[in-house]
Amino acid sequence: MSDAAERTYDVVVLGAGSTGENVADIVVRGGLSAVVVEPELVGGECSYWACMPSKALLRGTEVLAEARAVPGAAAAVTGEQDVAATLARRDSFTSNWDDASQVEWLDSAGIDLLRGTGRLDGERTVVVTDDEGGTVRLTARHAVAVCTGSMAAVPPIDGLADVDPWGPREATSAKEAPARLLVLGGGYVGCEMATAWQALGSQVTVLQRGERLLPALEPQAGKAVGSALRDAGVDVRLGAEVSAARRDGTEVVLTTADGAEFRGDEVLVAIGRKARTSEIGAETVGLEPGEYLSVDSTLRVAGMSWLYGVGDVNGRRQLTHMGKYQARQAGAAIVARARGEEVDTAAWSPFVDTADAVATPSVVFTSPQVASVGRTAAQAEEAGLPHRVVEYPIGSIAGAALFADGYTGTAIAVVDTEREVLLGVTFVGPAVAELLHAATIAVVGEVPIGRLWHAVPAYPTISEIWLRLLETYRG
Ligand SMILES: Cc1cc2nc3c(=O)[nH]c(=O)nc-3n(C[C@H](O)[C@H](O)[C@H](O)COP(=O)(O)OP(=O)(O)OC[C@H]3O[C@@H](n4cnc5c(N)ncnc54)[C@H](O)[C@@H]3O)c2cc1C
Ligand SMILES: NC(=O)c1ccc[n+]([C@@H]2O[C@H](COP(=O)([O-])OP(=O)(O)OC[C@H]3O[C@@H](n4cnc5c(N)ncnc54)[C@H](O)[C@@H]3O)[C@@H](O)[C@H]2O)c1
Repeated sequence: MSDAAERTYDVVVLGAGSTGENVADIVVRGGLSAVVVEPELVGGECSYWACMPSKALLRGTEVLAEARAVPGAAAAVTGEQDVAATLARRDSFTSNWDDASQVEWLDSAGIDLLRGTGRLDGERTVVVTDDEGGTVRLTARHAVAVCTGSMAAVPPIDGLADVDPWGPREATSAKEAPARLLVLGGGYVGCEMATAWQALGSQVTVLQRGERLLPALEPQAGKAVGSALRDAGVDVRLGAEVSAARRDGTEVVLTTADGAEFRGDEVLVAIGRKARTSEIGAETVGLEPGEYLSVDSTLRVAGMSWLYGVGDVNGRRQLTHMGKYQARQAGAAIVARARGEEVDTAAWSPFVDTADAVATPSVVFTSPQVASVGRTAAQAEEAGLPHRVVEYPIGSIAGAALFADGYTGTAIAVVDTEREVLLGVTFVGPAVAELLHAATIAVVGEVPIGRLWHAVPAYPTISEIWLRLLETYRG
């Protein structure tokens, strides 16, 4: 990079994670020019330290459990999981933390890449500083999209920062299983990583502050995952209030408020995320560094015609597919505004993120999996929506019994009793992830229960759970 170089693009994107890549792609397809600025690996958290490596770590355990639950196939499982091969497969999914193929994709998509850290410097301007201190001043004709993501939050627990704790990055990229792993937080990351590392050889202890695991989901989810983790040998502690941390030789020691001590070789801190906005020059445009960006339904920062906050950085839904969805909506809005076209902000228009509020799907890849979309019963209650909850055991469906001996799972539907549409659906059980999209379509499409009745599930599939839920609702 030469000093004080200046370039102008239609759109400047900060961050080449899955969200930033998609914003750039959409606007370039819409005929605009775009540059993405990235100080680390092109592809962001999902590709290297989140979705891909974590799911690669979990997949072998899932397959083994499925085979062991089918007599005949179970006889072929004569050994244990090959940990080295599992870690090697994980490494292949992260391309050994090399972003060459994603850089190639950017190039093929006609998107420019600038390596360095981007900071806003007033309206429509970004200054990029590379590793050698060289700078480039970028001007955006139409929009700057901040897609800088989030980072692991570390709670203000006495001594915790000094014990060199693992964050999700270390937990997904570790080269070997620690003998004893303490996990602070029993949410998405805590539950998935406890499942993975216990199966790969660690003795895991989960310390969760509240009274249940996965507190954002239906209570049946945390209950089932907690009991499966315990069956796998994980020490699950609920209501654990960790007050201090220290190293004792190579050991990490966590102390809870009631004086109990927990010892491990590593501690993973997985208590949620914080906005990655401290280093983006937020103050130069009147925003607070370190805060999530507050955006409207087109993902545009309140009060600014040219600034967008898309993906994890706005704190709405911290999921790869929702960041990419937001990127499609924001990208379409940026293109339309650049052309001087009307941007319809009504719910479900091509420019707004309606699904963020009412139809967000997610899968927790634990054993059992938790696949959910839309509102939980508690959220429907909080929103004051007239609703009824129906629940049905998935294990009693012929397709589930065929899938695995002793299949245990549950399906929960939250039905709007006034409009007779689904507000939310949760499946807990082995291999339920692939059931989710049918539920997402039903929630997004607001398909009336009377019409869903005609969506006949094939026999004998686990999808017959749909028929049972509807029958239970109709009584
Ligand atoms: C362990 C773990 C597992 C997960 N598993 C799943 C899963 O299975 N499914 C799912 O949907 N979600 C999952 N998530 C969530 C998912 O990883 C995030 O929602 C997603 O990666 C967010 O994408 P993003 O592009 O918004 O942000 P990021 O991927 O964080 O990308 C932001 C990019 O911006 C760059 N950047 C930061 N500051 C600057 C700057 N000043 N200038 C320029 N660039 C900058 C960063 O280097 C980074 O590359 C998981 C998260 C974790 C932690
Ligand atoms: N499969 C997936 O889609 C997937 C997987 C991993 C992460 N993610 C995304 O990343 C986000 C972050 O994951 P996460 O697990 O870090 O956050 P989380 O919000 O899912 O869970 C954090 C957990 O930590 C607990 N907690 C908070 N403070 C604590 C403390 N001091 N001591 C003990 N427990 C404490 C909370 O009660 C909560 O259960 C998720 O919300 C999700 O959006 C998605």
